[in-house]
Amino acid sequence: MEKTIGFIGCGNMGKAMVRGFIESAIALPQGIIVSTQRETTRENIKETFGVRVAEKNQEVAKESDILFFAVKPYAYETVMKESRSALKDDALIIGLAAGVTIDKMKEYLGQERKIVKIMPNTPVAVSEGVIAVSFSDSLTSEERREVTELLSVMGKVSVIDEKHMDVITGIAGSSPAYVYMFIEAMADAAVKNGLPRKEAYDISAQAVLGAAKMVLETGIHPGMLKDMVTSPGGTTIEAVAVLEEKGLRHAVISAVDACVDKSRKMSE
Ligand SMILES: NC(=O)C1=CN([C@@H]2O[C@H](COP(=O)(O)OP(=O)(O)OC[C@H]3O[C@@H](n4cnc5c(N)ncnc54)[C@H](OP(=O)(O)O)[C@@H]3O)[C@@H](O)[C@H]2O)C=CC1
Ligand SMILES: O=C(O)[C@@H]1CCC=N1
Repeated sequence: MEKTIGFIGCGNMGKAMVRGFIESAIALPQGIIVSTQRETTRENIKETFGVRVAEKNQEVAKESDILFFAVKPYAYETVMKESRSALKDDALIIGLAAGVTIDKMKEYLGQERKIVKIMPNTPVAVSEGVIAVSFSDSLTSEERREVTELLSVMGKVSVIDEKHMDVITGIAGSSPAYVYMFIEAMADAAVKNGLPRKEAYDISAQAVLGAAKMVLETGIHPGMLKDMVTSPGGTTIEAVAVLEEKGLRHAVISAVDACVDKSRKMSE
């Protein structure tokens, strides 16, 4: 891509996206410019990815055709207000913070700006991310296509009504954390039963990856896929019975619900 991609803020999520862009080769490291709060972070990012870094957010704003704001939600107002005068006229502005709506970003940047709200998750670093996208009215269809194409290199893009963003945060933005906890717990059980740690993580993670692929690629209902693993009088049903007794489904539903609720409160 010829255009310059900027990141104001580049922590866990920003770095995952920079990695996703570079690994997919859609952008060259010299085509990406990043500013962060601390110099040590900038140095680390420059060394890791070979991208350009700038001390001032305005420098990144001035150069970027597509600009990601990847700071924490509470920092959006300050960072957007201090960058707005430096922005290119036609810059595409992409905000990815939980709870920061397009309307809020318009308030911080000005109504006329071309704003896109996304909710990504960290697997964008390995091109297996979920990226939900909502556009402000001011984007042309060509600009919408351009953003969608750019984000597609990092995973599956879904254009959604912004009112669903909080739910997507619950099942995609935040959900890698729940899945890592599940993998970690399975691996701990394997270690308890004598398997070395590395094999425990590798095999647990592959089992989760394979099960997810089965849902996506066969189109078979997850309940049916579960039944296909569960032999009568066999091993799996023993585990399933314990998971039901301990309330796995209820725990997951309540957890996602709490996440969505928090995201909604942050959006108010
Ligand atoms: N982590 C995730 O999985 C996801 C996060 N998000 C959203 O992404 C955003 C970032 O989250 P995350 O990456 O986890 O947070 P991090 O704390 O890891 O990163 C925040 C970044 O912002 C930088 N920063 C802070 N203040 C300023 C400033 N004034 N000017 C420039 N840069 C600044 C920090 O710099 P320094 O490192 O130098 O301190 C850091 O690079 C949040 O809004 C979150 O809601 C969305 C989906 C998933
Ligand atoms: O925990 C958070 O607030 C951010 C948003 C989605 C994932 N991490």
